[in-house]
Amino acid sequence: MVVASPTPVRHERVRTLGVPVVDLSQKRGRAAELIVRACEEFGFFKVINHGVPAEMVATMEAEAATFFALPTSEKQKAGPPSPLGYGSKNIGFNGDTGEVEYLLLHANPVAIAQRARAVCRRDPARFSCAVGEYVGAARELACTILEMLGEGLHLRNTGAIAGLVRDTESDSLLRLNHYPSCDGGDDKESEEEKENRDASNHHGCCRRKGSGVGGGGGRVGFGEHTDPQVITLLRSNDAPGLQVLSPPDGGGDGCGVWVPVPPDPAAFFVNVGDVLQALTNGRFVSVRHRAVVSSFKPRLSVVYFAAPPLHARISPLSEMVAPQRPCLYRSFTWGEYKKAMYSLRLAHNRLELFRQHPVAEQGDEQQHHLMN
Ligand SMILES: C=C1C[C@]23C[C@@]1(O)CC[C@H]2[C@@]12CC[C@H](O)[C@@](C)(C(=O)O1)[C@H]2[C@@H]3C(=O)O
Ligand SMILES: O=C(O)CCC(=O)C(=O)O
Ligand SMILES: [Fe+2]
Repeated sequence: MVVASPTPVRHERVRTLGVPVVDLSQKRGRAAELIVRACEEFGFFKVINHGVPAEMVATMEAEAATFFALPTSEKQKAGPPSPLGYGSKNIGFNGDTGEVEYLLLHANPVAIAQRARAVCRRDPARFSCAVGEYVGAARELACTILEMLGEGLHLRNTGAIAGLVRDTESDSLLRLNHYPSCDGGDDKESEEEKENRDASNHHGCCRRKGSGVGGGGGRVGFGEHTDPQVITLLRSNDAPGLQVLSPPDGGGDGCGVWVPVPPDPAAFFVNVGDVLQALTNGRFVSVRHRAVVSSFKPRLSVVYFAAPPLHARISPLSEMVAPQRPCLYRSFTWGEYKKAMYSLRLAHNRLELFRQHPVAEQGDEQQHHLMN
């Protein structure tokens, strides 16, 4: 495993944490081991030599850039987000905000073709084609990684997790995010915006080291959260902004440190999602992450969320449960989980609601956030 050094968070003690890098062109068994280790230790890694053609990626990014360059009135024709569609600054239905505009699409080809008519009125077929091809390649890459995970975990059915995502009824999504640059112009922050920013920053744990958003006067683009699905494949242009919360020293209940992830347009960043944490009975961690707007360059990210079908039942895999590792989560369908997630703020640790025996302190803290 290659370990890339992240840019240090200024004014703080910096941990010697690097983003694990997995080269998919190496021997499959070795890559599978590295993926398992990265999912256990960080819930996050980057893949290189992934096989997704650069041209396909460039075409997808060009479509995203063309869309975000449209006049606001045109973009709004693809919204409001319900939750799918175009949105700006408001994230979800529970008051989260950020310096981001986005387009959220269902990954199913029929849904893409329908939405394309509102997104790209000049040439919907071109948009559908670019998104359809990209989604197909992202799904294949997600399934390859999940199959390797199945092998690395020595599951009886090594394809069990990948099967959830490969299913034609899978509820996977594609999200295009555009974070305008933070150019110190006349875009003054209102008191209300400041309050929302502070609320997003302080969610979760105690006031963490680095809970200001990176020491560079950055603003929240997309507040801290975990991704609810199985895994996420994120690709961006070369503007920084993504940060992951590293596990506290020695694990345990301490607070982690926000680690900036240097952008790498040629790579895919992979996150463990809540569903994968549940399937592995907590062996893999659904990583908390966020995006900050701190650069002079607009950030454009294209994010594929690999999800199960709505009716799929999720419970810890039998191989992940043992007398010394009792079952942590009760069984739920993806549809039930989604319903709960849409009723909660972005930063909420929603998987806790599905714990067999909720931890009292964490439950109290969540309650506190719900009330604020
Ligand atoms: C505030 C919210 C936005 C979100 C749904 C939620 O209620 C909580 C989870 C959020 C999230 C985070 C990862 C993805 O960007 C997303 C599409 C998802 O599946 O869960 C968003 C949801 C959203 O923006 O609709
Ligand atoms: O744009 C990014 O870097 C992060 C986006 C993200 O976390 C999300 O869309 O869920
Ligand atoms: Fe995310």
